[in-house]
Amino acid sequence: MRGGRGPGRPGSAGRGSTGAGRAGASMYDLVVIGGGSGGLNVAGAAAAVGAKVALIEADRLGGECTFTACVPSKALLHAADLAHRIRSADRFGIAVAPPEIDFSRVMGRVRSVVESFAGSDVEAMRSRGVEVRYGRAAFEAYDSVVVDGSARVNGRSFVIATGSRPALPPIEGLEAASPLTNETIWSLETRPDSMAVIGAGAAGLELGQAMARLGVAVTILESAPRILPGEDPEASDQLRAALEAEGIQVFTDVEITRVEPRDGMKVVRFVDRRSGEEMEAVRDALLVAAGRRANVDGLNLEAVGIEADPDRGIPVDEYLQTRARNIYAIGDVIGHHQWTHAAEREAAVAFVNAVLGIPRKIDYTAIPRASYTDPEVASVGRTAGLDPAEGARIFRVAYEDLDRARIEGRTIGFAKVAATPSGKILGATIVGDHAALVLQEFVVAMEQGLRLPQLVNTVHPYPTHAGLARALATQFAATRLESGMTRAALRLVYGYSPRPSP
Ligand SMILES: Cc1cc2nc3c(=O)[nH]c(=O)nc-3n(C[C@H](O)[C@H](O)[C@H](O)COP(=O)(O)OP(=O)(O)OC[C@H]3O[C@@H](n4cnc5c(N)ncnc54)[C@H](O)[C@@H]3O)c2cc1C
Ligand SMILES: NC(=O)c1ccc[n+]([C@@H]2O[C@H](COP(=O)([O-])OP(=O)(O)OC[C@H]3O[C@@H](n4cnc5c(N)ncnc54)[C@H](O)[C@@H]3O)[C@@H](O)[C@H]2O)c1
Repeated sequence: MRGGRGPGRPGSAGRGSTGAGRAGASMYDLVVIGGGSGGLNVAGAAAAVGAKVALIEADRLGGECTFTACVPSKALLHAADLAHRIRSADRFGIAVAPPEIDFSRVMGRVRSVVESFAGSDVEAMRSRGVEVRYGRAAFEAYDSVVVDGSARVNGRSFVIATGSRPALPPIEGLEAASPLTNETIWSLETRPDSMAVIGAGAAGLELGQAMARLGVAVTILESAPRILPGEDPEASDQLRAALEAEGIQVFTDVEITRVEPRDGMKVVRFVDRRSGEEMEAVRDALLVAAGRRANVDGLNLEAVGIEADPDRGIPVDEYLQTRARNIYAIGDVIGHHQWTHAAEREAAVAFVNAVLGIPRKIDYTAIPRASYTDPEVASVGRTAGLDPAEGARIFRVAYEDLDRARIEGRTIGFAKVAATPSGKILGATIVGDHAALVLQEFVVAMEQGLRLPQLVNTVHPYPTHAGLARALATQFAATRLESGMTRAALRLVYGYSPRPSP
């Protein structure tokens, strides 16, 4: 149990609370601020157990993932993938002319996919009895927020799920250049001939590769020494090689010094940190995908003793509780694990703590990551930089040794797993087709405490990419045989003594 800051249970309004509803307004069991991936999930869960829930949303229910991130980016990637496959059809004996990209129609479809999602969350919330209020919420006291400066909403517990927005790094001339971000790129009607992308995280790489496959000359600029700096270095290397093979320019370990206009173009000036050489990328368009800033402004968090800023986000403990015991924060606004599925997990934990009053800690051990580039990069835990004291071994299978990959002629990639001598999975990294789907087997195993010997004893349909998981588990089993543990067990139980290898 944690010390004296247990979760506020329904009915206890928490530290500093007046303990009573304010005149003229009803008291909610839970008030959720922000109706994106995190907020929708916590509000829905609370309403499902009969709590009286208000959800306050400044704009549209659905949040960033629906309108400006996951949904449109995957729709764009799908169109780009199609164009790429058409271009590669000849090697399968299918002769087609190079695809003509009608960029305006591509973007029109992306927007119509997004619109097809709009509204469904409103229905879902209403059908569960969540009271949705539109406006910007700001704290007034520990038990009340004010919406758009006028309407007061009282609650016993609060969950802040206000998300994040694109960060603009402090680069001279960048703001004045009005760069595109994931918020604005979707309204492009005309295809730029060329584009510079600042940032080689998942957002910059996904959007950069999609644009390149739709016919834009793309240059990616990354300040870290490698792309996807948080992933296994081998994943960064293989993805970089694949992007460069498609004609995308990738510069890492650069310092961008200035952005300036020239003859209607955007000039990004940068220094190669290794050589000290000064360079410039002259491009029609500029996209910034350099991380996020938490949406904490305007929430008047000072009124409830919470210190937060857009760079760090809202500090929470392992119960997702802020310094105010009846106020929790989840999703991008807490400044790390910024994925929809992480926000959903956090929503589940905040629900248990804030509404059921049962202390539950958040556990990020088995939260997966995926970049939907081609090759796809998916990972959970770690497969590099492991502590030798853990005695971990790394097992690796190349896609070129996977039957399905060979059959389809798509053999770029590898799968790696890190495991302890007993087969406990510490992490997995997969680069290649269906990486995120195959990774899911390791995620389930880590969540449910399954070890590699249990995966090797599970039938995998042939020939699928799931065979990667089985191949890794089989490698692990072979090392046990080598180490003699299995031989000794066979001898002990069956008196069996394997013949020595020829
Ligand atoms: C280009 C891109 C692609 C991505 N693709 C993926 C992906 O494929 N898979 C994945 O898992 N993740 C992806 N992500 C990350 C994912 O979008 C976020 O992690 C997720 O949307 C965060 O959810 P959230 O609920 O924390 O915030 P949001 O979804 O941003 O919701 C916050 C809500 O709060 C509202 N709000 C803000 N302030 C207030 C206020 N004061 N009062 C009331 N309401 C307020 C906002 O209007 C918004 O609706 C992507 C991100 C980017 C940038
Ligand atoms: N498939 C997915 O799940 C998916 C897709 C896109 C984004 N996201 C999430 O959305 C969030 C935002 O994505 P993102 O890619 O913008 O953030 P990120 O933090 O993952 O990557 C930003 C990159 O920009 C680089 N950078 C920062 N400042 C720079 C500068 N001045 N010059 C050059 N490079 C600079 C960083 O080193 C980093 O590699 C992340 O949490 C990401 O995981 C997820």
